[in-house]
Amino acid sequence: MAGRRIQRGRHKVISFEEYRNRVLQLGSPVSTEVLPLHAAEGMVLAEPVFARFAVPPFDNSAMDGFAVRHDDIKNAPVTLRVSTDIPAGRTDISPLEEGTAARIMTGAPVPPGADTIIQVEKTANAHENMLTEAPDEIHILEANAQGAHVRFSGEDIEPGELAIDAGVRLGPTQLSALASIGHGYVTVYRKPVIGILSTGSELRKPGEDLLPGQIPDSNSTLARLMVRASGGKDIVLSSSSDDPADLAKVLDEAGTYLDGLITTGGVSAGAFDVVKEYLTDKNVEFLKVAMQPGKPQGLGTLTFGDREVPILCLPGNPVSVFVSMKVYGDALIANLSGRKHTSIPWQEWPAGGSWKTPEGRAQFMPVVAHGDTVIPATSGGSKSHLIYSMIKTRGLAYVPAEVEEVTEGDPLKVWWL
Ligand SMILES: Nc1nc2c(c(=O)[nH]1)N[C@H]1C(S)=C(S)[C@@H](COP(=O)(O)OP(=O)(O)OC[C@H]3O[C@@H](n4cnc5c(N)ncnc54)[C@H](O)[C@@H]3O)O[C@H]1N2
Ligand code: MOO
Repeated sequence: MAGRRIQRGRHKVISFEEYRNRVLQLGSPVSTEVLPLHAAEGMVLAEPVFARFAVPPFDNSAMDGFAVRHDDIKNAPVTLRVSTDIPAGRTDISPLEEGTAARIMTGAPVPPGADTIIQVEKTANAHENMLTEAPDEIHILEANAQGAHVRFSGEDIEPGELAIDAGVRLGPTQLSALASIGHGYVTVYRKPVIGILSTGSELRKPGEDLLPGQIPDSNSTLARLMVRASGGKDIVLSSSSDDPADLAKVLDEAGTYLDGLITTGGVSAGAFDVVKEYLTDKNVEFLKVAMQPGKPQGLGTLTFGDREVPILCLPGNPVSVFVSMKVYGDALIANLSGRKHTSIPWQEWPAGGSWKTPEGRAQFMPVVAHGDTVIPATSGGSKSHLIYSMIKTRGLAYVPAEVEEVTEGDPLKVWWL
């Protein structure tokens, strides 16, 4: 959908797509560091990595059994003398003598001349053929096709090939792949340090008792863990009250070390919307995004001395924070951590029910699978204060702004979480 910009009231209204594109322009990658593989989990590769070794590095056996020349066994049953024994890790391998078999273990190098592996189960008296001492001869009961159970050098990757490109986030499979191709260290972007600041005089720390009118601060926990999941290093700044002087003090201190800042609350139209009040004339733009939840948003770059710190200001409602962190917070952290893959992995699923959606705003409906359809995860739909019910959510279904009612069977774009 093309981005649209409508002037309505004091704030610009822009589409979800346009706003996300703006967030994707915010900030640039932080500095890099060289780390041992195990310490780079969840970080983003800063330069392309090429294979030093092939995978597999040498032709080897996929079975415990016997390495043979196919010519010698193609007319099995046949008896062959066992001329050598090759455990995994043996490095002094001579060519296989013609008309003989080499006992070989899984992962051991296939001797030159051999082209086929016969697994031990295909030999007579198999249980006697895998004792400590190799047998003098074996009786092969049945032939295998030429090349059977040989894992060929380079069949997965050849030396010199590009293994993983810069901009890819590293998880267990990528890091073990790098180990397998000969690398012990990687150059990655350090994890960007993201400050999380929940604002509101009504907030109490998790676990604290409440006076009437107070609520537990659940956004700090939500946002910090979503920062971590996106590849940032989370720092929760002490919550600020609704007093701008308080906010100024917290920010000036944090501005000396943060790479990015995410605030929650205080961005809508209220009399005490401190974030908006304090940051409006500090290069932060506040606008309305045509989406629900997550309508009021702010973005910009704060300057602290010679440091520039990109900032996102999310609305305070907890479900709005969840959706905003998924679609915008993650995009900011991708920019700062050098991650290039930012597209949302939408899948098309049919609606399993019917519901009304907010007029003129795209909806992000928390959903669960119901057979091969999706239905709202809770009876409250996408109401942005139902933080407890978010635990039932398995995906977010996107309903475009121009759709005002979803009817059973309508195709929906779903982002499974
Ligand atoms: N007159 C209007 N009022 C509102 C509008 C509007 O357009 N015109 N927009 C509504 C929408 S949509 C949203 S979303 C909220 C956003 O409000 P704020 O960002 O200013 O957030 P707060 O007012 O501070 O809080 C909203 C809500 O969320 C609760 N909250 C806040 N922080 C936390 C936290 N850390 N943990 C848990 N819950 C939190 C807070 O108690 C409020 O209930 O504005 C609407 N109003
Ligand atoms: O857009 Mo608000 O985020 O619905 O609650």
